[in-house]
Amino acid sequence: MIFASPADFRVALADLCVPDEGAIAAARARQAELTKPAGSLGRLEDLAVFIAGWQGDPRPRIGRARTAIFAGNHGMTVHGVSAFPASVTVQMVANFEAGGAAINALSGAAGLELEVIALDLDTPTADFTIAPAMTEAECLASLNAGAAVVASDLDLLTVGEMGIGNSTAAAALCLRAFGGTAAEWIGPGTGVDAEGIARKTAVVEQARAFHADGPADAFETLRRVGGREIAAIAGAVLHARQLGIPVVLDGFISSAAVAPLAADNVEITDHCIAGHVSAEPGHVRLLARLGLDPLLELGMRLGEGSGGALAVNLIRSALAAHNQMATFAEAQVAAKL
Ligand SMILES: Cc1cc2ncn([C@H]3O[C@H](COP(=O)(O)O)[C@@H](O)[C@H]3O)c2cc1C
Ligand SMILES: O=C(O)c1cccnc1
Repeated sequence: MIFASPADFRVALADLCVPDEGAIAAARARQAELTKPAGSLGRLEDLAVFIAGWQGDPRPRIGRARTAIFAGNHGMTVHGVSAFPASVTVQMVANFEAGGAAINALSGAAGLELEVIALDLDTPTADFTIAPAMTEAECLASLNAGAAVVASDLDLLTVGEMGIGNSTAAAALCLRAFGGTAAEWIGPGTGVDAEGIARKTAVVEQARAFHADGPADAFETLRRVGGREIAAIAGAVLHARQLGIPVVLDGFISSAAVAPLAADNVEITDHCIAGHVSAEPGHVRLLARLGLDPLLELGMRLGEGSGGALAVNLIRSALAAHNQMATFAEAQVAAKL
């Protein structure tokens, strides 16, 4: 067990490691010597330097990299917040295991190991409009299930989720972490109509009111209005930070898993890359609050870690350029006048 108690989780979140400044400086210096005008590879240069800092290596590599997809069921689906029935969660887990989902194809194409972790799918979380979604023990177990996927020899981790109803949980998390109005964080998810949006908004407003007097720290927010798969992502992101492993986030829901942590310690996203910005409308606002600039904008709104896996192709290309290009001296190319 990585986090023995809620207090253990809180201590870990308060005490975050920083990247290796020496590796960052050396990687920047190498970028300046490669046969291209300075800065001409734009964000590819920044990506290589970022990975260098977290790997503590001026010539970073992505050998072993993993996508972890967490699945959980949500009690508040009784309020009609999704365009699909809750039974789809377990059915999609079977699809992941059979190799038939988008994330199977995209993680394969990106050279990622795929790990699927189904979290007590027979026991949905409690309806968070009338109770905390999870007990302390359930929330802690979920955080630890997430932390457990972070093998210490990973060079990179990407995270994703499957849980019918979880775009409503994500909105509730963002509202509790960052404030604003419920409407600002609500979107169509799997594709609900205007009435569905109204139901989602009412559910999130009720959750806000019900939990208003409860403690507002990251653990309590995850426990009260999150879900098992969402807490697992939070645990994976925090444990990856403890191990200095960079993380690629996916869409609105995986980003929302980090929102309560960022409300307690804004530095939690320093080892994170936003793989893409989802079409779910709250994601733009959420990434701004997390201080993350997404790599891709492709109109995707799937979840499952799909956008994060896709972005790994870009990161691999950034490192290929960083490691394989010749310097001006090596190639005997004249430097800038
Ligand atoms: C077949 C199918 C595959 C999915 N893969 C990810 N999601 C996505 O949709 C869900 C969130 O949307 P909502 O809050 O509207 O239920 C999550 O499970 C998310 O991962 C899927 C949804 C469906 C239907
Ligand atoms: O951006 C996401 O994570 C997302 C959006 C819609 C449905 N499921 C996931």
